Amino acid sequence: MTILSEKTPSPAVMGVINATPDSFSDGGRFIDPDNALSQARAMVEAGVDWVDVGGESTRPGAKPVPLQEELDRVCPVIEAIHRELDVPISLDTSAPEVMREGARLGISMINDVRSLEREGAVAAARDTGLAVCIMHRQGEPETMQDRPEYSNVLEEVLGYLDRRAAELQAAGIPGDRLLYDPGFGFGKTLEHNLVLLENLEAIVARGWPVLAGMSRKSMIGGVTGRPVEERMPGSVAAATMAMMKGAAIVRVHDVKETVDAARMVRAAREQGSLRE
Ligand SMILES: Cn1c(SCC(=O)Nc2ccccc2)nc2c(=O)[nH]c(N)nc21
Repeated sequence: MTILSEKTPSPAVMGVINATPDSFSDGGRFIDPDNALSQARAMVEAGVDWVDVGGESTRPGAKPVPLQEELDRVCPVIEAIHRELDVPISLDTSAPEVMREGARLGISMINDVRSLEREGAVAAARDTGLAVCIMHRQGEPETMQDRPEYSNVLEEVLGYLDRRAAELQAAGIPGDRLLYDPGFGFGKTLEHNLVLLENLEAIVARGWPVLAGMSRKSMIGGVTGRPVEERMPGSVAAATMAMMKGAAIVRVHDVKETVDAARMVRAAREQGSLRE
């Protein structure tokens, strides 16, 4: 996995860039790329290792975004960040055309919460030569949180990721381009999410770099009782747990705080390894 080893430390911090219009802005068609660029600049100044740009909200109940609208949202943002900042960009999309355009514009990773299941996505990902994060989810954003059920959530998540990784390698995507992601909050109850967090080492043990995204999600709220705007401490704690358990990347909103946590984890790990 060259992109992970060459350009970014492990564990690395990935900052979420909102290229989906907030409901208060211009009625939802376009994003102000300057706003996204200034978000990204602040994150780079705070020490972020990746930025994750997405044009389609994948929250529970979210409706699909037309292709042209997704392109109109993410392309100007990717262009601006790639031109102005020296930070690897991951593109949060399930659309093959958006993957191809993103690769042309300089992204370094495809972050597809649907694990390349859309028609043409495997070919697009393969042709771009980029790293690909595959993620477990149960159901679709519209309904996935209605009644998530598993006989054994850890085994089922691992089974899905292992099968998908094998399928993608058989389709010509080299294994060293893949990342595993358990998909916190994507068709899971609070209990399911906590089992996956507590047992993250078992996912890390599969050998692929693991990406964990728990920042501000309902699992943090479920444990702490905090509303979404007060979930930074819980999110940093969850990211720190994931990093200590071997996650290679944590996807977060609170970059400055999580960068400090990552630095603590890296420092102790380096010092500890000196003693051996
Ligand atoms: C794009 N994307 C998302 S969006 C959901 C989200 O952040 N909700 C949310 C954000 C803020 C507050 C409450 C919920 N989550 C993941 C993830 O866990 N892994 C990977 N790889 N990509 C991801």
